[in-house]
Amino acid sequence: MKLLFKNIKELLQVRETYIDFLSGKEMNILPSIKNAFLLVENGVISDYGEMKNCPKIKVKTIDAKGKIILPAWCDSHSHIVYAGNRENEFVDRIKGLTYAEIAAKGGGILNSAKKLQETSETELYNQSKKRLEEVILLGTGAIEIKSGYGLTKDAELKMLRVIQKLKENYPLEIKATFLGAHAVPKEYKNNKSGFLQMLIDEILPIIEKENLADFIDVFCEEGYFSVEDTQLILETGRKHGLVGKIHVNQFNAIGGIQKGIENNALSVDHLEEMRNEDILDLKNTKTIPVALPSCSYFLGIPYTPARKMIDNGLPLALATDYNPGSTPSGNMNFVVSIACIKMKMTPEEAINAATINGAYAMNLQHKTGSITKGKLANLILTKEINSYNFIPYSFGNHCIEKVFLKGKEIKKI
Ligand SMILES: N=CN[C@@H](CCC(=O)O)C(=O)O
Ligand SMILES: [Zn+2]
Repeated sequence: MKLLFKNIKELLQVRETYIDFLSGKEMNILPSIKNAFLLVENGVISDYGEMKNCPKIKVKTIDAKGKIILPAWCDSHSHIVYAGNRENEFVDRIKGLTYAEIAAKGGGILNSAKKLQETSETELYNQSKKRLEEVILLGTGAIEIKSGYGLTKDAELKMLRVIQKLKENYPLEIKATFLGAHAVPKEYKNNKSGFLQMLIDEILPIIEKENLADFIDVFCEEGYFSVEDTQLILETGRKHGLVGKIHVNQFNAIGGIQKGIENNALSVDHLEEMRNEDILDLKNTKTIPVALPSCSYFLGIPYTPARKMIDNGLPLALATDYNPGSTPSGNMNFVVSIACIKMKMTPEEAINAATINGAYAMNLQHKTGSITKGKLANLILTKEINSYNFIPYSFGNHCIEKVFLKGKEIKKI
């Protein structure tokens, strides 16, 4: 099966060779070809170039005159498998309660966990697939999904099985993360170490046996899990074949970033509170920082200091954090916009952060995230627009005309 796009106004994020991620000044370079063609064969990018070199073949052809093509978004941090919503807490916050105060009175993650425990696997799948379908149509072609709203053996495994089923049934790339250490449930209120031991003894062996996760995550934060707990989780996860990721520096900087680096974590995520040493220690490591600006927007907390981080030579990925508490939105177009508007990233930096760097944060950089021969044809075809600057400029909206995953157009699912 071949598909040819011709007369593309601009083909973005063209990388001839496979790269891991972009850092510092490199992030401001977004290679492109104007007046281009792109050929897809069997779901994979097989050729591209200037229109003057467009192959003269009789295959299904799409005329992309006036339109831009870029790789589909790579959302490396989401919690889209959840039950119910928390709009009541949203109203409580409007009335003045903080995220921490809501959590302290039984809301927050524990509230979502209670709902999820009471929801059947089928119902959880049905609720979650709607959100997945919604983000695919918003241009997401690869996504990481976390557990962490179960907090019991059965409910955590239920979440991971739902993620596995989504993986089987949808054409985008999905990576699963075990986030058992997301919050301490009531039953273990005064026995956090007992809870951690339960995750380790009862859940991790099953995850390994049934191949239910790729990564392991922990919420390293005051009132949640300490730096020592983080060490235990990352180290034990590794023994079960899981690569580390951390929720860290969201409200307090307590040294979790350094723990992540020491344990070769693939990514450190949130980073709203960054000390100078956190930035310096991340330099020249393989651990990519991930910013979640929709979360800052929704909670009214500081934005990750992207400018300072990139100016200091760091890489940065952007992701949604789609979840019922801090970010009820999975719109990567909005993420790219507010990264530019609020974090002063250039459109080039933001697009790089939401494609190739996002792919790296899921270990998918050799499969997706750029226009490279041999990579999946996961593509966004925009409406007619003047330049790619319009993508972040048109905030709260999006300029997507069509989404293609593995070379197939996604019609309303
Ligand atoms: N910060 C920790 N976990 C989620 C939010 C959890 C919730 O409030 O339900 C996050 O990444 O923002
Ligand atoms: Zn999160």
